[in-house]
Amino acid sequence: MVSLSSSGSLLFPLATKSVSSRLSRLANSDKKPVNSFCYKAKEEQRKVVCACVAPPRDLGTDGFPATKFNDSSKSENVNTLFEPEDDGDVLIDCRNVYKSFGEKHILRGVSFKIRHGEAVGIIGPSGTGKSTILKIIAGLLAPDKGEVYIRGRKRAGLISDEEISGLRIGLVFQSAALFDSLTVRENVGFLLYENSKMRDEQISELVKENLAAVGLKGVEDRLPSELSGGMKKRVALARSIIFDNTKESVEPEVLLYDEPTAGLDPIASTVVEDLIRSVHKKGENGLANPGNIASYVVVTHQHSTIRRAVDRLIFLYEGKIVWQGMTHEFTSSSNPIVQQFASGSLEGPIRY
Ligand SMILES: Nc1ncnc2c1ncn2[C@@H]1O[C@H](COP(=O)(O)OP(=O)(O)OP(=O)(O)O)[C@@H](O)[C@H]1O
Repeated sequence: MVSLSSSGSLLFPLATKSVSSRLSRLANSDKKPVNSFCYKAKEEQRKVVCACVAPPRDLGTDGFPATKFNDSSKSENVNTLFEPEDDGDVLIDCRNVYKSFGEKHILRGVSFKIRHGEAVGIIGPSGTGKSTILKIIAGLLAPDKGEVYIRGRKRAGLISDEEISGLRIGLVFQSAALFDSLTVRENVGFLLYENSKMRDEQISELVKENLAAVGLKGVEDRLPSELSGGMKKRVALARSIIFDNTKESVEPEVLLYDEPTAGLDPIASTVVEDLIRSVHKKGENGLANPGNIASYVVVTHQHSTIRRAVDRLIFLYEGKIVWQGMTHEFTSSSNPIVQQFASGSLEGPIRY
């Protein structure tokens, strides 16, 4: 799992260097066994950066005739909407990004922008590179070709190679990826224990607040094994939204969710979808306050998540963006790829 940065760059728990004596002390004082897995995971931690991908201005250049994928004049208007001249609110801008694994060409010229305030979904058949894009945005992978701009600043490498300030980026993995041997409090407050100057009591209080914001109370001393799947996802969400509130200025944060509702029952999915909305700045969190997340991107296969949690959709197919539009336009699209995907039909251009 990933989370926040207290310094403008991203910190991914599975990748940081130091093991804070503070957290070790906490874990030990908790009289709960801290197993070798936990220490190993923490030792492997290091800083990581973010990179991303952006929608081609001309969908016709992706190998498909533009007329085939531009649904109508309505879609063209939507595209115009996506490309306003003023880019002052663009947080992440990925231009013509390519990524291959060996002989497999996964991303083949993907471009899109994430603007301040947006709730964007990335959808498409399995294996088209959706998670790969998130990892590139998060800086866990570097693109082979193409450029990624974070708040207008071009980034050259991974988060471990350079500091990007001005934007925090968090990635919430499909599996909550909590540290098994740490309590919920230690998991949620992990990076603050590791990297901030906050006192333990301050962190503890903040953890409590952030857990309440995702609708969890009284679970601070539990271990992940004592939580349901939905609760684990909520704890992971709390860990991704917590930040050092003693600092004078806090950068906006973009959260990236990789299949946040996979494996959840319909009601648990609804809870998580509403939480994703609620931690957004425009939403209202569990404490009836606006959330802290400026924008977010969700990779999902779930129709309910598409409907409830995002406003704009980007459709990836064979490593390219073949359609984009507002969520309500998805089911009425005349694009044959979108139509087939939306209906789940075996007939159509998508081959399995
Ligand atoms: N580190 C890697 N090394 C080699 N191949 C990889 C690596 N990461 C991803 N791939 C391959 O890249 C392709 C795209 O993977 P990715 O996880 O991005 O797809 P996806 O669209 O998210 O799929 P799904 O919807 O099934 O989760 C897959 O064929 C996958 O096996």
